[in-house]
Amino acid sequence: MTNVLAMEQVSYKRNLKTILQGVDLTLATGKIVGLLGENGAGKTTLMRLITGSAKGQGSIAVCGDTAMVQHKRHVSFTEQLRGFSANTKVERVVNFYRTVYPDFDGQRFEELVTFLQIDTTLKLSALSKGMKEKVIIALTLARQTQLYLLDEPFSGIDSISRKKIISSILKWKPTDATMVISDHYVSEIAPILDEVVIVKDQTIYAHKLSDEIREDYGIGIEAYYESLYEGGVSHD
Ligand SMILES: Nc1ncnc2c1ncn2[C@@H]1O[C@H](COP(=O)(O)OP(=O)(O)OP(=O)(O)O)[C@@H](O)[C@H]1O
Repeated sequence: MTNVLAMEQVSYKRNLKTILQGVDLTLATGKIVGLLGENGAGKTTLMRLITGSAKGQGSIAVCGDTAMVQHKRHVSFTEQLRGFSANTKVERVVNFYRTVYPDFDGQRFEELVTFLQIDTTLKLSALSKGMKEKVIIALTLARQTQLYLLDEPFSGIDSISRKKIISSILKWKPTDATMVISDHYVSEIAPILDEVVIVKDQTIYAHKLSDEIREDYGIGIEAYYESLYEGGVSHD
């Protein structure tokens, strides 16, 4: 199978307000994709639609599977741990992941714990914002899936750790898997991106290969992204 994701004419409304409409998005296997857009553009909503947490109109196939109930099985998403009480220790959250997700790789998680310097004996309430994000990244990447959705994974993480994680993300991504990363630090993630998807005007406004942007426009991804808001570069 070459496509890990196929969305056709997907739309989503909330309280009669259109959040996304006419979304067509196909992602091939083995890619790192940057999901960019302003605050409130709909990036998180798009990810929630893919995992099946949000229910919209249209068709979404993940690994060829259109049954929404199966999507969480194929997709590893940076869940925000809201379902756990503040008193829960990280190690208990890990046990929960082990139980719920048969694809959770305990050894890989231990490697990530060492890499990210996580103390799993701490309670969630004792974690700083950045440490909590690191736990979420470790839990998400410890699963062995075809599609990873990282929703602003680096918010709250210091710049040194951020650079360290970004530069080694390929090491954690299974070769055939595709990883979608939404982030506002465009310049930092740009070097690892194969493709860029831009959410604007309630839809997928542009979907380009990184090389295409560099070759066709002669500018970097960040400059291209900013130009869409300044009207400097026309898109297809
Ligand atoms: N629980 C909710 N109730 C009502 N509207 C919501 C809710 N969650 C999101 N929205 C609306 O959906 C739209 C898209 O929000 P979403 O969180 O997907 O954007 P985003 O691109 O991820 O933004 P950010 O970069 O700020 O995280 C926004 O207009 C937002 O106000």
